[in-house]
Amino acid sequence: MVESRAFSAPGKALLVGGYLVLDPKYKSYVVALSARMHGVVSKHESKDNYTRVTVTSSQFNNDSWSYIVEDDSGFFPNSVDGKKNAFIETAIFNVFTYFEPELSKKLDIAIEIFSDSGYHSQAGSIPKRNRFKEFSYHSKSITEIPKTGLGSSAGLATVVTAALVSVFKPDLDVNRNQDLKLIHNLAQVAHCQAQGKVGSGFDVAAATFGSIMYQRFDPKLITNLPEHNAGQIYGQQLRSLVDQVDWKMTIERIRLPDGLRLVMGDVNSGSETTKLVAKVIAWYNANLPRSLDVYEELNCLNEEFINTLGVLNSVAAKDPIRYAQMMDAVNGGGYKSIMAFTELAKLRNCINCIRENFRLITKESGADIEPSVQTELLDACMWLDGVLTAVVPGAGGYDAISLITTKEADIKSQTEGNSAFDAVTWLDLSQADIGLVEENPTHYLDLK
Ligand SMILES: Nc1ncnc2c1ncn2[C@@H]1O[C@H](COP(=O)(O)OP(=O)(O)OP(=O)(O)O)[C@@H](O)[C@H]1O
Ligand SMILES: C[C@@](O)(CCOP(=O)(O)O)CC(=O)O
Repeated sequence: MVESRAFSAPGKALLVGGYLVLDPKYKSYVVALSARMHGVVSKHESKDNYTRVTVTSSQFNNDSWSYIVEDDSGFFPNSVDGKKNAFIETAIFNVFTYFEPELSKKLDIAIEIFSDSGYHSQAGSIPKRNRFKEFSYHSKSITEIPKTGLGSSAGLATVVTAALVSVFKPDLDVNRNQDLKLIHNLAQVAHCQAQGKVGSGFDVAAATFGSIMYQRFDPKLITNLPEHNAGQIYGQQLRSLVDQVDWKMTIERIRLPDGLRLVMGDVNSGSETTKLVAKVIAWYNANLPRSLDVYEELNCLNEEFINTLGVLNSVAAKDPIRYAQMMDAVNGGGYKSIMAFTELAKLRNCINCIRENFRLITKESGADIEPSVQTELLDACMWLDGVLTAVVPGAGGYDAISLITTKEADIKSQTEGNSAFDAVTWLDLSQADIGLVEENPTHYLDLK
């Protein structure tokens, strides 16, 4: 009998802390989304004389990556047909190397990937569903379908890691913190290596732990690992890093206050995060100490924003009448009545000043973090009933916008037919604070 298990992990929106979060001293606020990446894993004894891992992504023109993995070649995944996916390869390499499984009995491991529709542009796709799930099917490969920037590669690295860990550690329980930490650490190493070591890791942390206040680990923890071909020493250092080293990162579970929700708009043109990051770092280094002052000011604003959301959470719990009045003000009370509530005024002021600083960095660095078309769009959003704040999430640019709105706000109907919002497709997703979960593998069968 084939044993199957399934796992899913959420996408993310980085609401505050973009760029600063690359430095371990700064905090960020990351909301996990209802759009999830899924992996269904099964293993059987292989009839061949080797162990093979095959990952399929049937939604994307039946994409598939198949690797032979052997201990005598240092667990380095060898593509069967030359087709490669860096995120899958580094996940396989690190999980096998961590467990060093004794492969005298050869295994055939199959992982099926499914991604919820929010991750990619839906143009030309067709839905397939069963009683439990629905996924969009595309006629092109994954690399040819435009992404929306919700962190598909982090979701992929996290579910492939969880799937493989479950093969070598059958008692894996994602409700146990220790097991989540194991998956997080391995996925973080894999994602960082595949991605070219540029990210802060907030996306992998959110894929594993859900909505979080995140402060990163020292990037050297991963970059100081030896080369993959270093033999035994890589495995020893990886195991020490994953199991023993204190990563000194902060992962504090958070959630948006009751009555508020996240609305994401896809802006259809897309930006390359790595290029933006390179320009901002160049600007930062060339403008010290003034750039440090800008970062410190941004950090104060970010922290005030995060703290004020915490305050709103307690107002919602302790003073529901006042909280309901606040939500009414956002829902249509107009500017003055919103600003009459100090907490709401603080949140809005923080976001305005954060945006102002990012416009300054945009102008001086040439990195289009909040280019003027996005400024116009965000400003237009602020006039809609039910909108508390509007930002470009993450690295900013032309990827997306994120609004915090009331639960009642109907953004779609307010913006329909209004040319100011022509570039935006409102994504059918919301915040969903939960991180990696185990799913029922039968829920992915017979999609039609
Ligand atoms: N469903 C999937 N199946 C297989 N591979 C996938 C899938 N989704 C994403 N990937 C891999 O992740 C890559 C995209 O990762 P990338 O980091 O560029 O985007 P992202 O993580 O979605 O967005 P961002 O980094 O802007 O948040 C794809 O080229 C592919 O290699
Ligand atoms: C610019 C940066 O701080 C955020 C990038 O966010 P996103 O991938 O654009 O959602 C980089 C990072 O933290 O990895």
